[in-house]
Amino acid sequence: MDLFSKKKQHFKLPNAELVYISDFFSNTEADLYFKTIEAQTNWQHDTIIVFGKNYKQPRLTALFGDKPYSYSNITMHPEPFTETLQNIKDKVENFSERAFNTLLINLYRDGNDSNGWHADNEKELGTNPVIASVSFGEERPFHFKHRTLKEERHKLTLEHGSLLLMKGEMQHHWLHQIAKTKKKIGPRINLTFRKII
Ligand SMILES: O=C(O)CCC(=O)C(=O)O
Ligand SMILES: [Fe+2]
Repeated sequence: MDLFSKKKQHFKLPNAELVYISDFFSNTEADLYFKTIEAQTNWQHDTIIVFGKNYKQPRLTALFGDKPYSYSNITMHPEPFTETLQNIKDKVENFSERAFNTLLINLYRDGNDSNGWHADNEKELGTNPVIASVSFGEERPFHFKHRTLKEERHKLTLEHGSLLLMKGEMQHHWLHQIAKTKKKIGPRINLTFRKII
């Protein structure tokens, strides 16, 4: 069963705090944002190095802001925020009462695309970063598990137009993933707003 079922939920877990708003954007807004971002983004398909071997990332990505961002042995170079992305950022910042300067976008083309277990714990995000994650398009389950408390494993379905805030010590004590699925599903766009210090 999903951990969250109402429109707005605030969850305090051991070493993590999550806020989930299922209808942060209306369906009409979310449809328009999906189409606009899908069409206007200069999608990259990066090669990452894992244990000395080269792999194509199992999704497409793009970076916006004014600072490069490095993870999994790659450095991404940003483009300036478009008007559409700036509008989304403004609304997310207003709600979360946080300022973000970097946006990483993921395009999961179908069920074969994924994002393996990881934490957003790069040094340049600082201690206990707040990460704001907006989803458009196909719903995908977001799995998260505590690094040492083995019974702490949860799933949250990230809906079209939703906002998820990851807060507290989450990036230090928990891992998260978007798993592959054999289901025939459509594309999903995920926006993660971060603050690079
Ligand atoms: O697609 C998602 O919901 C998660 C994305 C993510 O974890 C990341 O880009 O670091
Ligand atoms: Fe992440």
